[in-house]
Amino acid sequence: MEIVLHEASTNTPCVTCGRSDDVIKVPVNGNVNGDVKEEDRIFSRLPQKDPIDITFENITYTASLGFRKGQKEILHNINGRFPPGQLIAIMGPSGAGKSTLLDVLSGYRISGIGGTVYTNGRPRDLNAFRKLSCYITQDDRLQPLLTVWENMKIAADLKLGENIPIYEKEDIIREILDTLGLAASINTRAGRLSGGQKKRLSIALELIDNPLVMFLDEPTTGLDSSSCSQCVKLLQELARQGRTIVCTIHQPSASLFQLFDLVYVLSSGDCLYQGTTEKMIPFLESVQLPCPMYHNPADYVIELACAEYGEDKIKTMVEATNNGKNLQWFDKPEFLPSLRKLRETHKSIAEKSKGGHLQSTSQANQLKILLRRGFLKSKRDSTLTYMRIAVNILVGLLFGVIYWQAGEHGGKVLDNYNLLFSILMHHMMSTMMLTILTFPSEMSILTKEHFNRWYSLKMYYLSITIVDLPLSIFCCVAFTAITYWMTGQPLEWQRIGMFTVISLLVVFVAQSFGLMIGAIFDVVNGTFVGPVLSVPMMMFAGFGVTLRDLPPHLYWGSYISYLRYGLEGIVGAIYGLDRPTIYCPDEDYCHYKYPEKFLKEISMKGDQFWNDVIALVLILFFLRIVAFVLLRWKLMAVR
Ligand SMILES: Nc1ncnc2c1ncn2[C@@H]1O[C@H](COP(=O)(O)OP(=O)(O)OP(=O)(O)O)[C@@H](O)[C@H]1O
Repeated sequence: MEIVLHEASTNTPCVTCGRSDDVIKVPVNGNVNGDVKEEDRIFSRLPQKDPIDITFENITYTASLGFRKGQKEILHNINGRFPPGQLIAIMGPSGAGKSTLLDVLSGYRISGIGGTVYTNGRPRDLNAFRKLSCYITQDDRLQPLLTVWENMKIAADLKLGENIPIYEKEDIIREILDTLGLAASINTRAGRLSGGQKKRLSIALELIDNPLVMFLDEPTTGLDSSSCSQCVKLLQELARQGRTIVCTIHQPSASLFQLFDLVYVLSSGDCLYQGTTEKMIPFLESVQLPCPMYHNPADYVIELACAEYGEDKIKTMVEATNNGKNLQWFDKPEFLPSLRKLRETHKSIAEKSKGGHLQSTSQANQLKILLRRGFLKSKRDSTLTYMRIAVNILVGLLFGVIYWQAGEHGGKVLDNYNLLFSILMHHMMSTMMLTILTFPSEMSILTKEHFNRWYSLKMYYLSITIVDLPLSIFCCVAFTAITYWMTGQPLEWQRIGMFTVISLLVVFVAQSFGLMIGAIFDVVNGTFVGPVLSVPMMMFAGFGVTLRDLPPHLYWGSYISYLRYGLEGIVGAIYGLDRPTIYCPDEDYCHYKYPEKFLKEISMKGDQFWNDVIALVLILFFLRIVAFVLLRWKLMAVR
């Protein structure tokens, strides 16, 4: 795809390429001071025009290798300067520490860090900085079932707040999509976009609130050379508007390399070079390591960083750059303002990003938007929705056929008891496993969106709880209606109500249990841990071993098993409430004709319904709170 320059309708020079749906129109009329012309609409919406200069001194990052395994220092006292209006590439071989440095500078990593990061000459105020910056991860964490427009609309509603009218938000979205060449893909689901389009959508989503600093982890990975240069050209032009744009990059081609303004080369956590792309060759010559003729300087510096020409060369370069302190290879280094000068000339970023909350919109509005997105996703994920309904109906019918009219037959009381336990198993496994299998896939999107301040974790958690309610209730009620009627349980409203309430509570508790496991484990570990932890719950439910026969020192287990309360509750609903003698057709001896006798034998009482409800509700709240705390911990632990 050829990249050409042409005039946009606003007489703004634009960089575009051939294919109509892949056109990137980039206004290039801003300047490095962040002064933006009014006709340049997206960028004229910048809430603050004061650009951000990032300086870092003596940065170390030490990762813990695990219990009693010691620690590993990954970044070693590195220094650097990322001025505004520049497109900066952090380069280096694999494992050099590029992503780690990006994580440290963006504030994504907060533990194990030494040294100081300055923004406009002042030590970085992390919360204020997060409000002015964004982080675009290497993998495109988009909502695959939502279209480009829907993804953008949700992001705009969350990031621009309630005060901006809808038409204005839509204008902003259209303008960004147009600028990024995504206008023709507005109705395409994000999951069906090409790699380059996904990358552009990731950038578009974060551009909505016009961040002054953008961190991108390997934005060109997985793109063909044409998409790579389109993407980098776009970033270059965004930088020209006064933003500070920092990205990690593996090994750029010579043409891609020259699109960057500044390069920061890392090798095993040390800085080998910092300066403009043009001055890298003179720098290499100054340290007696001239770049061979016709060699891509980017390739050569990576070869040097990989110690292909000897370890001593790395040492020489680290010394020459003073581990990033040396700024002589910048363009006009004598004009680079000192930290003190920056402090004097710029407002503190904490002052600029006013307001106490990290998010731009109220919690109630966040919830409303997240619910809208959640219901839309459920509607789009029709396979899963129909499968859940179908499974509940089919299993209900299967139970109905196997235990046909067992509930009203005095000779089949034990069979009916087996049925009641099987119903609980169905509720537990179908909801718990579904949550364990689906929730971890949301984690990566949650991590990105939460870090980029789209919403608070509380509102996200509340929304996923509410979104699943209607379908869970429908499936449970449909299943209950089928099995209850087909298996001949007593058709009394009170018993039906009790049975349904206990079934629903078991479904909700199992879902919370799944959420708790899904919050800390990945799919593989979760699918192992979930069922394994459920086995003791079954043992303590009083089904295989009656509660009376449980060893006294293990009796506590029955108090924490939600299945015990579930079983007691539904057994009480069917055989409690002084149920009269059960009809025994064509049998001489009918052992469980008297429901009370049966209840006594399984050492359960038929009048514990409310106690069981209270116990299940308490367990439900407990598990929901634990799942939330674990989720919060997980989000912080990765940082
Ligand atoms: N939490 C951690 N625990 C242990 N080692 C870590 C941790 N995080 C990073 N490392 C190590 O630090 C080094 C730098 O990792 P980083 O991901 O920053 O490299 P990179 O330059 O981005 O590599 P790549 O280009 O392959 O992504 C690697 O050797 C990695 O194994």
